[in-house]
Order: sequence, then C-alpha cells, then structure tokens
Amino acid sequence: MSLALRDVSRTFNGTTAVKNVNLEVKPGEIIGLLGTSGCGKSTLLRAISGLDSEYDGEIEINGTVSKEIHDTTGFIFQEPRLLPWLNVLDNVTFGLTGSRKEKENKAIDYLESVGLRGKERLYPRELSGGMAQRVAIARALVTSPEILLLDEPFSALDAFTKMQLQDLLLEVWKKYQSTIVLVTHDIDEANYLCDRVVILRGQPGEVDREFIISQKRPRDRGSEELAHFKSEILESLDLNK
Ligand SMILES: Nc1ncnc2c1ncn2[C@@H]1O[C@H](COP(=O)(O)OP(=O)(O)OP(=O)(O)O)[C@@H](O)[C@H]1O
Repeated sequence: MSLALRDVSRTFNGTTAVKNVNLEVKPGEIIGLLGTSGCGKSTLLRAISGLDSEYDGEIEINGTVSKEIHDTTGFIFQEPRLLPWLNVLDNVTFGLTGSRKEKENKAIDYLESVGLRGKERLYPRELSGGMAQRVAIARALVTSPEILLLDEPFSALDAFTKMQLQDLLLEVWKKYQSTIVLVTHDIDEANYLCDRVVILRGQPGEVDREFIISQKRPRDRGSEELAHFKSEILESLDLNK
C-alpha cells in the first residue's frame, strides 16, 4: 500500500512539533525515520496511524486522503503493551473477528512465524522482554496490516534479541509485503532494515535529507557500504565529530 504525506505540520499548544513534512512511500517499501530526540518522529507516526487527526496537511493512503484510523494499519511500540490478564493466544486474538476456532488458528499461525509456537498459554508476566515483543509483533501482524508502523520497536531489548527480531521483521515483511515506517534512534538498525532513511532535523522537525540504501538483502551488518552510510548519516546529524 502506498503512503504520501503532503505538507504535514502539527502544533501543540502554540508550539510546532513538525513542519511541512512531505514523504512518498511506495508499496512494500521500508522507510526509516531518524532524527534526534524531540524532532517529531512519533508525532508523524501517530498522524499516519490516524491516532492523531489534529495535524495540518494531507495524508494519503493508497490514493485516499483521510484522517480516520486506518484498519489496514498495524502499530508496534517500544514496549509490548500486552493485556496482563490475557494469555499469549488471547492477546493475539483480541480484537479479531470470526469464530473462536478461526481466530485461534490464525493467531497460532502468526505465533509460529514469530517463533512462539507452544507458548500460547503463558501469561505476559511469564515472558522475557524479547518474547513479549514477539507477541506484540504477532498481534500487529494478525490483522494483515498493509502498513506497519513501528515506533522504536526494539530499543528496549538487548543487542542479540534486537538483531534476532530485526531479522524476524524482515522475514515477515518478505512474507506479507507490508509497507513499513520505522522510527528509530539506531542508525545501524535503520541501515540494516530500510530501503530509505529519512533524516528529520530541528524543532520543529523538518525533512533534512534522505539516504537510499540500495544494498541487497540479506545485508552484512559489518559491511563497508553500511559503515559509509552510517558515517554520512552521523555527519548530517552533526554527530560525526
Ligand atoms: N501530546 C503532546 N502535547 C504537547 N506536546 C507534544 C505532544 N506530543 C509531542 N509533543 C511535542 O512535540 C515534539 C516532538 O515530539 P515527538 O515525541 O514526536 O518527538 P520524537 O522525535 O519522537 O522524540 P523521541 O525521539 O525523544 O521519542 C516535542 O517537543 C514534544 O514535546
């Protein structure tokens, strides 16, 4: 599904958080939004999701301009936000429609793709941080979202779990071909996952530059090419001292 932002601005109580953001995302593309704290990355993501409609400008999803919440959109946050009183299976089926059996079968398929088959009856308190985040990924994917919005989804995880879940995200992306917008602070993560990295800068945040990461997947995290992009991105953020 395609996505377009046209002159999107958002002001909170007289203070502009993002200004005139223009962005075109092609179906199946993975876009990274990168920028220093407070430049409006989460604000943009909330506007795209329809959770916030108080912005100026237009957001077009697959040719339709709307400020409604899009049921074709899935959201994954930094923390899993599971319902503690429901087990893993019920957290994933929550909000689905259909017979109990249909919902459960669907959820089990997605739990399988995130490596959690057999953990259906566990409760959130019994899961590690990485497992809980996998449940959140399954819960976002089970609705077959055509656009997946991720707000620092792996930043609370240890380095190894983070790399595993980045690879998992690429696997599910390959399988379901969702369009993905990823907000991250992690330049390595953006370079490893994204087709394009958009740099936001300033307060209010504006699009400063974008980098096209054309390297084929699977990518080598330690490659010179990605190191080169990292150095350019650091430079564009004035962090390469
Ligand atoms: N609901 C709100 N009410 C008032 N101000 C807000 C609100 N949401 C965001 N802001 C302001 O908008 C600006 C951008 O915030 P936002 O959370 O989008 O930044 P961010 O780039 O995602 O930051 P971080 O990287 O630290 O998560 C900040 O100055 C913030 O204080």
